[in-house]
Amino acid sequence: CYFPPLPVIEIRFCVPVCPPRPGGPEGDHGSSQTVALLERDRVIEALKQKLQTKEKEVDNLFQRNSHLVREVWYLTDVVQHLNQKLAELEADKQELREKIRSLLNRRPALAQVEQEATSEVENVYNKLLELQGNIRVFCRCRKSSASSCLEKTDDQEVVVVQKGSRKKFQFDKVYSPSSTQEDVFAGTLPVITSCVDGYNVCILAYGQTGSGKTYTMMGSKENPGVGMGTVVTRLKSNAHFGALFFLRCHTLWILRRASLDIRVLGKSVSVPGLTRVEVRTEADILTVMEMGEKNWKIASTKMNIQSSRSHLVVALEVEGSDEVSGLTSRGMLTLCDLAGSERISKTEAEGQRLVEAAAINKSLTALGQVFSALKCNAIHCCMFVNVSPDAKDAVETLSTLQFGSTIRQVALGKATQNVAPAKNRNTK
Ligand SMILES: Nc1ncnc2c1ncn2[C@@H]1O[C@H](COP(=O)(O)OP(=O)(O)OP(=O)(O)O)[C@@H](O)[C@H]1O
Repeated sequence: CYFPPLPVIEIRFCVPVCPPRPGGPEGDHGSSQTVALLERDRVIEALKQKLQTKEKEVDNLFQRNSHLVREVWYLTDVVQHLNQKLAELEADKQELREKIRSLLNRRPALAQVEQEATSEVENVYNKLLELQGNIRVFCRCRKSSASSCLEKTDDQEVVVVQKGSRKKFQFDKVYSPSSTQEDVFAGTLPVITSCVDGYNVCILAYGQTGSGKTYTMMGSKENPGVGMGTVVTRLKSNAHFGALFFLRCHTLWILRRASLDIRVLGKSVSVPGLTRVEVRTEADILTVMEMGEKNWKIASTKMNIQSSRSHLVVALEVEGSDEVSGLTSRGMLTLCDLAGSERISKTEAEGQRLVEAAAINKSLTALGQVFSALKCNAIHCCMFVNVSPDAKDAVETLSTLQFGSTIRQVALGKATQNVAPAKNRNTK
């Protein structure tokens, strides 16, 4: 307890006493004594009042003192509490510093663990792809308002209903007319992603004219397909590698038995029909695509040919580099928008069209033979068979689905990864 010293108040009483005047009359002496007494009473009264005032002041000071004493107690408590909190915070700070130090020390080890886990997942993932078969065949049905000859029974089965008969086809995935570009991209993503792991990947679209091959592969600006822009953007966002490079982009249009020389970005080509462009940024790729498409339109108009009369091949070389393991991997992503697969009789082709149609059918037959004979060991392949659900297209649809089924029976050899230790990028 803290009691400050009380103020000491000293009160002195001074009462003036008048001595009797020598030789003065008795009456005078009496009245002067009375005056003196009265004066003394007045002084006493004044002093009493002063005393009372001082007593009040003392009371006030006492009250103020006890208030201050309480305040001191309270503030002492607050200071004690704050000191305790400060000590606790200081201890926490030390503990956190220790934790950060130990995490920093363990960081390389954690990165190693993470890298190992990622590699393990990739291995399992690519093994799974191998087990599923390196060729995946997807069926996509175009939208149509006409009466339909197709029934999608489940995610992997489609039935063609024609003249009362029902023919079933199984695929790795069947996309109904209501499937979006996003759904389709999600289906191809596992295959596309393996390109970053150093596998060669090929995506093809096969089907009759107007069945949605270009829509699936390239799409439109609003609804991009499994095309370059989308692939590039999404490959980049899905890349688990420290760095991902797009090395070169090749575009090739094959018309009849010759390949067409399309100049991209004004560069002449060293190999007929093949344009080789160094791609440094994603914007470069889009420019290449846009320029290529523009040049293709000009060339095709001049030569009076339609997109459906030629095969379009776009190949993209990708290099991924893993900063932790120091490995680099190279993969090639090839996108093929094949020429229309319709029969000659259907298109009633004649003259040059007939020659084209014959060449197309020959090349598509060759493609089927290539798939059957292929024992290539460095490729993951994803093929879209695009079909029209229109009843009038039932024969073409049957033929396309039959082609897809045959391709699906083919199992490619085990795909191999193109991985090499990192080298100095500047020397490339
Ligand atoms: N799933 C779909 N959803 C909406 N529209 C589609 C779909 N598939 C195709 N289309 C539309 O149908 C039309 C024909 O499609 P597309 O040009 O892709 O066919 P194609 O098979 O490439 O033809 P061709 O062999 O003549 O080049 C286009 O206008 C396209 O936008």
